[in-house]
Amino acid sequence: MKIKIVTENLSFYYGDFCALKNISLEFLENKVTALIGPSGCGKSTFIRCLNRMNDLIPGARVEGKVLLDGKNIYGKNIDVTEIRRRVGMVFQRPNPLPKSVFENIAYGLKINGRRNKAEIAAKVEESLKAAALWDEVKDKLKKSGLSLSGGQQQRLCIARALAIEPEVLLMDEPCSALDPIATQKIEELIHKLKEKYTIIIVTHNMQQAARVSDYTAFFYMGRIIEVGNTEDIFTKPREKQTEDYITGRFG
Ligand SMILES: Nc1ncnc2c1ncn2[C@@H]1O[C@H](COP(=O)(O)OP(=O)(O)OP(=O)(O)O)[C@@H](O)[C@H]1O
Repeated sequence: MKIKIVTENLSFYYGDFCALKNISLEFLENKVTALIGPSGCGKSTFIRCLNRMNDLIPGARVEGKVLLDGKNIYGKNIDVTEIRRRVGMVFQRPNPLPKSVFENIAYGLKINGRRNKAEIAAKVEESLKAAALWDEVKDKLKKSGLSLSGGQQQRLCIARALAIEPEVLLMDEPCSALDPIATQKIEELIHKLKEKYTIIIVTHNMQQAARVSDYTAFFYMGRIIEVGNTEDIFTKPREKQTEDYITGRFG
């Protein structure tokens, strides 16, 4: 199994506040890793470090390394746009553009330099199929992305992320705004997508972590308390803090 991303002693500061302390974690290719932990423990901050989404925050600072295929994304001569293309992201709330379903996907392709109309149309269809949305929207491609249901909007955002051919997909609580049926669809999709991508998902839902992930990392107050096979973390955690959290005793 190939290691896709590694963080080495990654620390992150918002001004003087240290939000992540010395995080060293490995993420394997074609596996799903769930990040769990109580609110404010640094899960979102962490995944945003993996594609340099935190760069724009004034006063923020990163220490340590994030190696993508062995190369430090915080090193010299790094093209950040290219990093964000390779490491795609899906957010908590579906955030389609106020454009048609078709344009929601085509737009990113055009920004990335695609010009050929037939090629763009084929890529839009392929991405919608990969996000398990094509059958529901193939007759609505000209309708606004905002007219879709919440669950469809989230799959549209996943299709948009897939269209630019990432290698890693970061998902920050992708189901938190969705009902159980839409959530199930996204979970089934995650299962399918891992054949092609490396997936890192933040979730507050323990059942979801247990259902979708191969590995689970437990964060607490900016540190990693424990990481391992998901089954082990949920059935025989080594640390008391992990056990207390997964059994609902705190957080
Ligand atoms: N832009 C920011 N400026 C300053 N502090 C921040 C900023 N964003 C987050 N923080 C702080 O960093 C810590 C980690 O926040 P983060 O959002 O990463 O946690 P989280 O585990 O993802 O939480 P949740 O589960 O509630 O989304 C918190 O104490 C938070 O208040």
